[in-house]
Amino acid sequence: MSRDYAVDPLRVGVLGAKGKMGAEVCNAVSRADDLSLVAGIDQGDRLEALTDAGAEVVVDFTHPDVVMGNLEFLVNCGIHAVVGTTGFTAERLATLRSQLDVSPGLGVLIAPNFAIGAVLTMKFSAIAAKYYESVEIIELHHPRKADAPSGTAMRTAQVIAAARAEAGLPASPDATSQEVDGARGALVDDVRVHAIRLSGLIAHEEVLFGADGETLTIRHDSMDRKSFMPGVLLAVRNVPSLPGLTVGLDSLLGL
Ligand SMILES: NC(=O)c1ccc[n+]([C@@H]2O[C@H](COP(=O)([O-])OP(=O)(O)OC[C@H]3O[C@@H](n4cnc5c(N)ncnc54)[C@H](O)[C@@H]3O)[C@@H](O)[C@H]2O)c1
Ligand SMILES: O=C(O)C1=N[C@H](C(=O)O)CCC1
Repeated sequence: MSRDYAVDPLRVGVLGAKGKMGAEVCNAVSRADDLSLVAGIDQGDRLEALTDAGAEVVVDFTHPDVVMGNLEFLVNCGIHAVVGTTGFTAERLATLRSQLDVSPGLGVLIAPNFAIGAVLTMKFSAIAAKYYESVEIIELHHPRKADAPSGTAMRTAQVIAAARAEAGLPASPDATSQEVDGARGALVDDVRVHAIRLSGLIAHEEVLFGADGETLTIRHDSMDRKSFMPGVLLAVRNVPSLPGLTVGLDSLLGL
């Protein structure tokens, strides 16, 4: 018999509950009839508060330095996880996959960005990539952000680079021979990424493509952290039936 979440809501915990994203997630979960916020913990709190509260899914919006330890705890305790925290290198993903290999039925979903427009920006960029000889990414965020480039820009660069490689495109043309350090941004998989940190911003990304006589700009703006909540809730509701590691929201959005 399948569970009726209207009668017996899914028990959700939040890690990083006092942070900008964590607080927003606590509000969103509390407002959803089919979800129950059973624990919200932050730095210095015991992780065991999550198991004590019977959390079935935990959402992590903490810091790249601590997220792997949090996930190890959750996987060992058999708790599904939805992760928005950035910093997931290929090595980290491999570590997580091997931890999940020995935890059948357990799901972890990691998304560099839960906003629908950001997911679509990555998708559209992957489609456009093979048609343009030049591409650069500009990501723009609030000045309290810990990491640069953003997780979203890193992922965008990776999907663009993969599409360019598949199409046999060489590196974007660039005659720069004299440069003040950093003026041309960071190279992520052969794609230049420029990071802006500016008061007044939340989270924004611009992908610029260029070819002879034309450019294409794909831009997404999150003007409020509420923009991430539908994606987070979608992931929370689905992760118990997604065993193993899922990266990105694409499959849940039918992309
Ligand atoms: N995937 C997305 O859609 C998305 C959207 C926004 C932010 N992010 C990412 O989420 C992360 C958090 O962003 P933020 O703006 O909310 O940061 P924030 O600094 O406002 O919040 C982080 C919170 O985590 C807490 N924390 C730190 N270590 C902890 C630990 N060991 N256990 C429990 N809590 C701990 C901090 O005290 C803080 O309250 C960043 O990596 C950011 O890039 C992702
Ligand atoms: O505010 C942040 O920090 C954000 N982090 C994610 C990233 O690094 O891509 C998503 C956007 C907001």
